Amino acid sequence: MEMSDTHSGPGGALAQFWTLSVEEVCGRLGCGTSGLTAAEAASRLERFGPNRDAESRREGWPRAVLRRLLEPLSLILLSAGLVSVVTGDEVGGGIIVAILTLSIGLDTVQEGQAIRAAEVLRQSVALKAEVLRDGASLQIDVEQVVPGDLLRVRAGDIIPADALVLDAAAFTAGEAALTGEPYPVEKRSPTAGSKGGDTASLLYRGAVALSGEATALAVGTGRNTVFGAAAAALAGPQEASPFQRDLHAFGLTIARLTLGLVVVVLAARMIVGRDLLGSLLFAVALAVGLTPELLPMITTVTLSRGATRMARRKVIVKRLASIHDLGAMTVLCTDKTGTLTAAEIELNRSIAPDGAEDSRPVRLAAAAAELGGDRGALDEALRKSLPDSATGWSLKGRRSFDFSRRTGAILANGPEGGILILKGAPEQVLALCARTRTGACVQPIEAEMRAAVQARIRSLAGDGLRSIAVASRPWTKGAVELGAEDERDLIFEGLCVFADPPKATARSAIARLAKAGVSLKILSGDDPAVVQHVAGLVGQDAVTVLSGDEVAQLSDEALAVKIQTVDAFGRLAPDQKSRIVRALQAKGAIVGFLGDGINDAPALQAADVGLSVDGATGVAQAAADMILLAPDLAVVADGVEEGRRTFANILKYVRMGASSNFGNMLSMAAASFVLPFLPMLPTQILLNNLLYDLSEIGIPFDGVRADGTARPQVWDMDGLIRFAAVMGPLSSLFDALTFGTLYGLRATPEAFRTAWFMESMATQILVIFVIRTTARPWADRPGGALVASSMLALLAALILPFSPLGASFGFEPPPATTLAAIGAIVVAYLATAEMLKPFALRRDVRPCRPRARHSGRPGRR
Ligand SMILES: Nc1ncnc2c1ncn2[C@@H]1O[C@H](COP(=O)(O)OP(=O)(O)OP(=O)(O)O)[C@@H](O)[C@H]1O
Ligand SMILES: [Mg+2]
Repeated sequence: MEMSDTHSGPGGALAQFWTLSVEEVCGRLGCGTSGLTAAEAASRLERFGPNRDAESRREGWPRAVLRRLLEPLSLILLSAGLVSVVTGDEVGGGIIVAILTLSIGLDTVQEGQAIRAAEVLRQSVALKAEVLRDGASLQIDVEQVVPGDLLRVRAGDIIPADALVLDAAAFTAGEAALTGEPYPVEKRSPTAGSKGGDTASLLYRGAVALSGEATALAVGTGRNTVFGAAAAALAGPQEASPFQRDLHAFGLTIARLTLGLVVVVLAARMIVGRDLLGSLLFAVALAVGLTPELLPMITTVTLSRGATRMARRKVIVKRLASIHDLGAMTVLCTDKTGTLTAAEIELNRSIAPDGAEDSRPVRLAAAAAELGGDRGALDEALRKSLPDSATGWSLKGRRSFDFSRRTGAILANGPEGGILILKGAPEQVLALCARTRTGACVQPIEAEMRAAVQARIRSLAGDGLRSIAVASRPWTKGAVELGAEDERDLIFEGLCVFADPPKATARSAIARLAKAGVSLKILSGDDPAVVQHVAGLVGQDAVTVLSGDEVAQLSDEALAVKIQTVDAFGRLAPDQKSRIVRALQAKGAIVGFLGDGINDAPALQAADVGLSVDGATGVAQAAADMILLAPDLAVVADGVEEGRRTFANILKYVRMGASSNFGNMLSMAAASFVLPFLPMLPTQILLNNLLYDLSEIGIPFDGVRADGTARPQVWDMDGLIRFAAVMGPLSSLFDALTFGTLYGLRATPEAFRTAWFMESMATQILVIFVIRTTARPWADRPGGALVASSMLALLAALILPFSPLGASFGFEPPPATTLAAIGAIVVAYLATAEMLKPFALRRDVRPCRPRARHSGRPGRR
């Protein structure tokens, strides 16, 4: 790894702190090693700035406006407007500029609000860091950490700042995403008098605390860190979802079509010798009319609105686009503890090797948990069951719990003198035991006893009770780093048995998910027998429970086939959880993963939508796309519905464009070849587009019928093409009818344009009430906001030609007969659209798609 020599930041932060001793670092930072006062921390926050990546994605409104202004179409329009003004057409030019201003303003304000709302929500689940302030341990937002802070980092945390380790116990860090080092890196305090240069005492912001615990002095925060922005794990990524990418591709297709059309129209008009500026303006206006320029805004607003609604149902969305993925999810994989079962694990009993109740196993286990345990539910339960278990004990060494070995050990001095205590999954612990205890007696462990213990564990599991085994060994040597050779020849002390009852709500939530087309798989590290029992209680009749060992035997292909029929897994290692997620994805499933531990982080990363819970480990929260404030499957079922609503509303917008708007613009282009005059003036087309956009503002707030959220939804281009193939020609047919009628009525060019403007507005706007639902329009009432935005826009379009303002747009009120004819055409169009709707809307979304190219989301760790 190369470290830059120029590492020094604003506020005179520390250059190359890794070459300095602790004393020198403290000297330069102007602090001690006992934490800051609140006042000092506040002034440092002022000086060094918040601990976040500086390119905070928040864009101010001037930049948001500028970005839109610099888009090619806006630029052309603006220059066209200016040319008009210069060449004497002040009114036309003014209108163009006004319309441009209005639509950019509308877009900016709406999107800005949406982004802010989502940001506020995201902040509410910001990662926390533990610091010492005014002598007391505090949980603060990671952004508030300043150089000089004394940090406490524990397994499962994301390291909040570059820091120098002062004290460490069995602490390892995962730095793969930063340095590429794939294995856990051990961290310890610098040896006394060392002149630094020792990366073993450096913690990097954004790395993961994998095991143990450390106290460290923060030296660099924000971008002023060794890896700067690479530590983006803390920032919360916001990549596009597959759905958004599809939408973008769709937008591009339209843009290409538009470009082609514009060139053809322009060329044709030039050849027949029409005036250049007028033709250019007409072509550009057509392009504006065709461009789905509201697509990004509608997507963002719809998503943000979805996020707000989900927050009310206690789901905080970190990555907005994941709302779609949740709606598209076909399989939900979940951890067991805390989601299927209540998070409150309780000690049920403590039993000696012979099966008799005996407090010794729990006394040893609780002392181990107190002295060197983790933040997991099991250690928590042990500490609660015997609060003073560690009085009279002192810790000498520890090996923190490790998910691949499923055991953890401590070395301590207790009432009996030096002792090594090891606890963990019974199979693993028993394998390390050579002896067993009966009262004060220790004798070799017999095969029958092993069998009897296994049978006891199985029968307890049948009652839904989970066991861990406890073993020990007298320790006469001094303190050492515990290694595998120390953890042999142990004395089996007995079992601690825990009750972890299933959640009352789990069963109905799973049924609801199943009804919504989402199947559930349980991916647990627990004993398969316990998993099977819990699965049965929540209504998942898991006939077979595949164990981690069995999973390890299968090739990727075989696994992908096998898991189609297996719904529960036990004794999985962390990487097996992610392997199962990927195997499901390989068969086309859109996979969600719900988990809270360090052992769940890889699977959360691999899943299409990662769900974690409030209070989960930092890594799990950082890897997740959504955080559940209530760790409850019912909340996930709500979220799925919300995701599908969001999807359905965006689809309405896309369909709307594909039915009338697009068709109208095409007809206009065609008409311009046939007519001796422009079928609509450029300013009229722009106005048409603006009012159409306004009418759509209500879409994100519209309701969606139950049948619209019943199945998992993914973007389906074929379905959309089918829709356009039915609705597009229909629109063109009625345009031709309008055209013919106006021609037949010998309308003046002005009246012709006005009438066509009105017809075009009415069909474009009103068709939403036909296509927004598969039901009859009157059977499925539209949302108030949509009715309001549509009606206001329509009203404006119908009144304007008759108002004093109409003349400046080149409108001329058409005679009553023309109006009546136009009205009849609009009604006929809507009725026909309603009749053809069942063909157009048939299977617009597919339940599943094969994903050969899926490779997770880019840029995520
Ligand atoms: N702190 C601990 N001390 C001793 N044993 C532990 C500890 N934590 C976990 N284990 C053992 O390791 C196994 C797997 O751990 P854990 O239950 O946390 O995995 P998991 O996949 O998160 O399971 P779950 O699905 O129940 O959440 C446990 O069943 C238990 O036997
Ligand atoms: Mg767990």
